[in-house]
Amino acid sequence: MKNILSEIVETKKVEVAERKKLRSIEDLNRSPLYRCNPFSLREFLRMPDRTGIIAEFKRKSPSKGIINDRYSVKDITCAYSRYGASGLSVLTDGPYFGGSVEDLKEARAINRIPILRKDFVIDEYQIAEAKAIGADVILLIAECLTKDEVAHLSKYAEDLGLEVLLEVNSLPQLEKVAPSVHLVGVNNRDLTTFTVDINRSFELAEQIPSDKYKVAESGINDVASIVSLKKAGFDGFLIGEHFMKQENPPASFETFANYLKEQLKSI
Ligand SMILES: O=C(O)c1ccccc1NCC(=O)[C@H](O)[C@H](O)COP(=O)(O)O
Repeated sequence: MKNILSEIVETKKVEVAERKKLRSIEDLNRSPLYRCNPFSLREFLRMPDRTGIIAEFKRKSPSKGIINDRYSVKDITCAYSRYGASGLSVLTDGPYFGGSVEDLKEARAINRIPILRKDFVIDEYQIAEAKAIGADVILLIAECLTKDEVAHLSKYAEDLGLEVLLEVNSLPQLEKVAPSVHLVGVNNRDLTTFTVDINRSFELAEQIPSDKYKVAESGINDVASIVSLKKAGFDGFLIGEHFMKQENPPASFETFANYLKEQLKSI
């Protein structure tokens, strides 16, 4: 692991240690949202009136810098929900993505579709925190966890009623898929060079265990790609930058989603 990911993980270790000092797991367990029944991303991905898009609220990124710092969580996520996103992805990492747990709490308060806590999960604490702030799904990144860690953290999340999306970007990483992983995401972005190649999804599609939902992640920017990915067996499409970088992300998402729904009717 010699890339931006290793730097992010080192920063994350410090951050998690600090957060643990501020609020104990026992206190997180007492949060009102902790007792709510999570929405199932798997169910929403297969709803015929939705698009399969997991639409991401992404202010900035290591590869692009500032993408959009003009729009509020509310304006963007409400439009994503209203026009047919199957789920929302909200970045809660501050230093590298400009997100926060407050962003996710704000999205939770006003949306009734599944929300993925998009962060770099390395510790049970972050999973308890995800539940306490109203997330329904957590992300585990195969590149920064061992097989045993994936098995342990995914089981911990499943026991809390959360779904688990495991992100891979190569064939060997698929060996880390555990029973408590519900969805497998293929990241099309190479985190060393930041180049994006959607073919990575097509190459790995067939190798993903058939009982897991398949999600294509990163670099998706047109309806034709989604139709092709759907035909290749993908259920979900994680899209951040394409909508966030537009002058008017809500309007851009509405147009894109309406056209996609038309195209999906003929598959
Ligand atoms: O986006 C980055 O630059 C990045 C850098 C380092 C680690 C992760 C990174 N992205 C996280 C993601 O997985 C994407 O935000 C997500 O797949 C959406 O991708 P996109 O549609 O290309 O914004």
